[in-house]
Amino acid sequence: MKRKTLTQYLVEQQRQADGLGAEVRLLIEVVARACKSIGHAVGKGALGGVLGSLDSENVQGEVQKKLDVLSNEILLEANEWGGHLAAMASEEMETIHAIPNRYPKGEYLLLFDPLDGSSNIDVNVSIGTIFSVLKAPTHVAGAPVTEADFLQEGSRQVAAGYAVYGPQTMLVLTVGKGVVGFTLDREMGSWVLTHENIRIPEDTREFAINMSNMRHWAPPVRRYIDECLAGATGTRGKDFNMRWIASMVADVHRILTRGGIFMYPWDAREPGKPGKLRLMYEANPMSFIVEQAGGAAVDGVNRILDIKPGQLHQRVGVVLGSRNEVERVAQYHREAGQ
Ligand SMILES: O=P(O)(O)OC[C@H]1O[C@](O)(COP(=O)(O)O)[C@@H](O)[C@@H]1O
Ligand SMILES: [Mg+2]
Ligand SMILES: [Mg+2]
Repeated sequence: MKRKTLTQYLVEQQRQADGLGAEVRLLIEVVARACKSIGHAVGKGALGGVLGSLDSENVQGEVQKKLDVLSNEILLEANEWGGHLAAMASEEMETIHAIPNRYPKGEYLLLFDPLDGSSNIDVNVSIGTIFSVLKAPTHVAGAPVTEADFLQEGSRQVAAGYAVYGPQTMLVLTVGKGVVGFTLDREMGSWVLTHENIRIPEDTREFAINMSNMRHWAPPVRRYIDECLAGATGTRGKDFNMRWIASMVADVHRILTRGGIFMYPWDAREPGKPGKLRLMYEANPMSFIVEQAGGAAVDGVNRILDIKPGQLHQRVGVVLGSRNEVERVAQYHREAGQ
């Protein structure tokens, strides 16, 4: 059976009655090409001199790895000249990156976490790239794009996706009509559609959370995990398994593949921050993908895609995955009045 490539899939989406715009199609192809380059650099590891840290910190005060910066540069360079974007924003840049005047400009905004799971780079564990596409709301030819133009609810994303650099390199994508997955054919250099209509089972027996933070959790999170740990002898009446890769991309990819719940909730280590993960280029794209696959995503109580961002690098609590489990966690928060 001859499988479709990413290009063929996107052209088909464009040809549908309420189809994908040509600009969005082309910019997704550019992002996918950039992910191929990042995947190539990841694969070279120590041979390519890409492991290890730099002396610099990003806007969040995190030490930058060489691959964080390289991946950011690859995405910026690939997307600057294509003519589909008005501006970009990234985990690794303090403010937005407007398309330079020497290039034609488009009507879309691209946000990315160029390299997700940075702590896993040097230990050769799966890492990834996450991206989100928004329409520039006030874009008028020639008018400068501002950071405020990016501050849109996740429900307004026109596309979102991630690449996971693991045993296989994969690209998982939604343009708002379900979720599909492509595997990189490394010999041919093309993204091949291997996972059509990805669906997350509604129930699960597997949870993902960093258990070392247990003493800092809020009571509803503690209650949920305690019940999972009690297993068949507790109120849940079934045993649960646990996984924590510490790359959101890889943890979410597992959930899209076989179900599960992923949690990075608020905790008392930094009580003033709503969570560790970033809303606009981690939680929003992942929530869009998860919802499109039949799952759910909340910050504890509220749907993540309904949150009106106040800042580009805003953080958020994240609970996503199998619908019935996410609903249970939200219920425990509601019962606790949180
Ligand atoms: O080390 P921790 O606290 O468990 O955090 C793991 C989380 O941090 C992250 O790595 C943050 O992403 P970055 O590597 O892009 O900063 C998530 O991918 C992951 O879920
Ligand atoms: Mg990340
Ligand atoms: Mg990152």
